[in-house]
Amino acid sequence: MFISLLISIFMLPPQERMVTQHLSGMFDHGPLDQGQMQLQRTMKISKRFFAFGILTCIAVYVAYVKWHLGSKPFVGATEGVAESRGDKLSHQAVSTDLSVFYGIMFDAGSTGTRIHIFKFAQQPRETPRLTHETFKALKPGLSAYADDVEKSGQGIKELLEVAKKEVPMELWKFTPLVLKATAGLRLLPGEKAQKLLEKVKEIFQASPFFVRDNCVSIMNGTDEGEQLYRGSFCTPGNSSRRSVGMLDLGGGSTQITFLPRAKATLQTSPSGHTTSFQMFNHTYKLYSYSYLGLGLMSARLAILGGVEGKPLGEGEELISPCLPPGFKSEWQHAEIVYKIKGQKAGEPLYESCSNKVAKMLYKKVHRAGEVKDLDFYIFSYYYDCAAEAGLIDKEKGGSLTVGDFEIAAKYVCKTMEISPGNNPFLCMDLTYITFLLQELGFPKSQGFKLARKIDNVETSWALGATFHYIDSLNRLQY
Ligand SMILES: O=c1[nH]cnc2c1ncn2[C@@H]1O[C@H](COP(=O)(O)OP(=O)(O)O)[C@@H](O)[C@H]1O
Ligand SMILES: [Ca+2]
Repeated sequence: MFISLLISIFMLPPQERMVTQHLSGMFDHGPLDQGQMQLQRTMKISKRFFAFGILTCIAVYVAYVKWHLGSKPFVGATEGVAESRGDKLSHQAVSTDLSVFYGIMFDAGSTGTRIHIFKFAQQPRETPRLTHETFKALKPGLSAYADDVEKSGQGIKELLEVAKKEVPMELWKFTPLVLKATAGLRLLPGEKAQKLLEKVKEIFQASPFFVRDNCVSIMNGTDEGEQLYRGSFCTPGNSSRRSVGMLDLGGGSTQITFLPRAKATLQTSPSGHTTSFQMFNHTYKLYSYSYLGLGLMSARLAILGGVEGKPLGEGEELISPCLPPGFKSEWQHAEIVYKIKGQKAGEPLYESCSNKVAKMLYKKVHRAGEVKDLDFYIFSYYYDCAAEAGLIDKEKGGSLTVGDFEIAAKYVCKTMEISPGNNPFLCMDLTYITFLLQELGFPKSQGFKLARKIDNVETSWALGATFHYIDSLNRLQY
């Protein structure tokens, strides 16, 4: 553009070019004749045009140099969007609004669908900072609508309304909208999961936000761990709080992700369970293992003796030593209702329950030796169960050891021998967590940090995934 402006200056008619070259000497003549007056008028126009041309050249040159020599900014989704649409108007709006942009991530989890609306601010040539998050969750999860796809749209639309209120209208069309599904959809037959995703895509495409072809997908488990980890770098004040490991216990799957210190960990880890990502000019090589079917709700079903997606036969019921003796009820999981029952009184609950749990977990988990030497944050149902058992504050979180979970499990199970209490699953859940952590390689003395929010941001893979998505739009542009 700069060059074409220079060319256009030199393409001026010879008379005008000459006028521009001799401008300074032409103002102190006496009275003028007709021809001279005509020439002066022409000169005045050309003078203005020349000044305008010079100013434009300088402005364009400065912009050109800045663009090429300055470090490439992390382009807000907005700029990437404008470029990919070739929309000049959008681009203008973006270049003035580059410092604030939004990203919307739907987490279609097995037990619920959640919207995360992230607001980022970016100083020129700096990495964007997360400045605010709006979060809303709905139950049940998307997978619950596998046989009634039309109904699945209602919740998605409701959550989109939250996004419309939160994101300024002029930024809607620059704000990427993405949904990633986890274990609930992974556990569904492929065709049913696909229909649900298509329905969501249809709704997204009709929304005013920016949607690309890959806006809805099922995330694989290793990715889930990686994005959770990546998110820990993106929270406000991130640099001082880079965690070493993270454990996420969802409803359908559970993840362990950490940054190994020992080379042997990556060398001996099963294939497909290591991943690496780039952040702030550094490559992080992670161990990330996701276990489908070992999320808390799926584990309950397996401990009870049921099979995912398979209803019980007429008159059948699931009897478990992990439920209060004499307890009888119905339990719904993944849209199937199971009849469940506790055993007869007399057996010590914790001992018989732990035998069942140990059998269920037998040889299902890969033990990474190094984990006992690292610091871990633990989330999701680890947090919910600890709070329910009174081990941590429901709002503030806290710190716990594997041994604390075991003591709580023994206590709750013992109490249940006498009275079922408010949550008939608590003995089972705490026993499961106690065993799962040990199967993963943690000794009873291992301490964990439990946090639901860090700096007012939900601890979830959604933040890392949004960052990653926006970054990929940025890469597309360059
Ligand atoms: O954004 C979040 N913030 C805090 N907890 C969350 C968030 N998303 C999910 N959870 C927790 O995850 C658990 C449910 O897992 P989910 O439904 O995501 O299953 P999945 O990960 O196996 O698909 C619950 O304990 C829920 O509180
Ligand atoms: Ca989850």
